[in-house]
Amino acid sequence: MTRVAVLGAGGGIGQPLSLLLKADPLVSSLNLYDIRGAPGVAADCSHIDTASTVTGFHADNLPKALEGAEIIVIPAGVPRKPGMTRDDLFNTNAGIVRDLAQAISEHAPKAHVLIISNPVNSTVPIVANVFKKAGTYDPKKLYGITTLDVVRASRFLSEVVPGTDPKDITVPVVGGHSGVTIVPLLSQTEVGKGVAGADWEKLVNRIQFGGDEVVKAKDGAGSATLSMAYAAAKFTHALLRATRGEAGIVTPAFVESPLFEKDGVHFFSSNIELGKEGIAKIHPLGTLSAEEEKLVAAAIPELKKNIEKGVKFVGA
Ligand SMILES: NC(=O)C1=CN([C@@H]2O[C@H](COP(=O)(O)OP(=O)(O)OC[C@H]3O[C@@H](n4cnc5c(N)ncnc54)[C@H](O)[C@@H]3O)[C@@H](O)[C@H]2O)C=CC1
Ligand SMILES: O=C([O-])CC(=O)C(=O)O
Repeated sequence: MTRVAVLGAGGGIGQPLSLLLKADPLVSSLNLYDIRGAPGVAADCSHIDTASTVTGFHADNLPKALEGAEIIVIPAGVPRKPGMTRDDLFNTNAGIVRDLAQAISEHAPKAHVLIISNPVNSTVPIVANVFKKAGTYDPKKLYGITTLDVVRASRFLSEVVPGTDPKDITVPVVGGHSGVTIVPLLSQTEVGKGVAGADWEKLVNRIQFGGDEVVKAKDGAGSATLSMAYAAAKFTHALLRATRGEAGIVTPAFVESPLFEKDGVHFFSSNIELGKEGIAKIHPLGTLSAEEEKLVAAAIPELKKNIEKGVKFVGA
């Protein structure tokens, strides 16, 4: 049984994520922290009839919220409004994530840390570099959550291939988590490999810019929260199973990776095998179609820029 903490638990993602984690039987205790609203969310979730305990923490109680946490999920930070890119969130969210990472390095240095806060391509390198400076960095336990891209790819692909069910479709989505850095490898799925030409282009574009659909529909009230909470709970559950000793759990995440080091890109999302101590293996991309090769090539310079921005923010 595992102790989990959510930082940003009072927000649009944090609330439904806390609900889903409370419903997860592999969670033993749930610490909910936010600069506002966490005790209320905790009191509410604590009435649900699962065995885990739930505790809410006020803004000034971050150290206590982190104490004993084995998995820490971070959806703290501002979301997009129409017309913004994820990179436009950097100025506000970089500092929030840096400060939370600093506290984790002091109070829960051995925890698995799952980053939802955008821009993920930059916030993950920020956390890595804060941990490096503090001497607590374990690259096997730091994950940028890209599961929503995987969830969308499965759903959107099933919509264009009649008679299929998303539950039977797993698309490896690699690269990063914004626009052209999101690279779905449709050719690696039975259902997706037949999609070609304009249909393929349209589908890839929808997966890459799926976040914008929600931002537009919410019309100033934020970005994806419910589907993101579902995706984060799904990834957390996979990690919970792996840390309990279940073998063969493979899913993409944005992690420190050797795959594109030669291009100066030190973080990349690809399928990873989860194990007891976190990332047990980083899978290579496998065979790509010529079009997918082009998508990866287009992702690399953007990713490099996003990662360097995060590294520079923390400084040497
Ligand atoms: N990785 C992904 O696939 C996705 C990432 N996101 C990102 O997740 C983040 C959160 O989105 P929402 O929940 O919709 O935003 P929200 O504004 O509804 O909630 C954010 C919460 O963070 C809290 N917060 C702010 N500073 C904090 C701090 N220093 N410590 C603790 N809590 C703090 C706020 O009080 C608020 O309750 C955004 O950056 C968004 O872009 C959103 C969807 C998908
Ligand atoms: O689009 C956004 O800003 C939120 C997000 O990351 C997503 O929905 O994939």
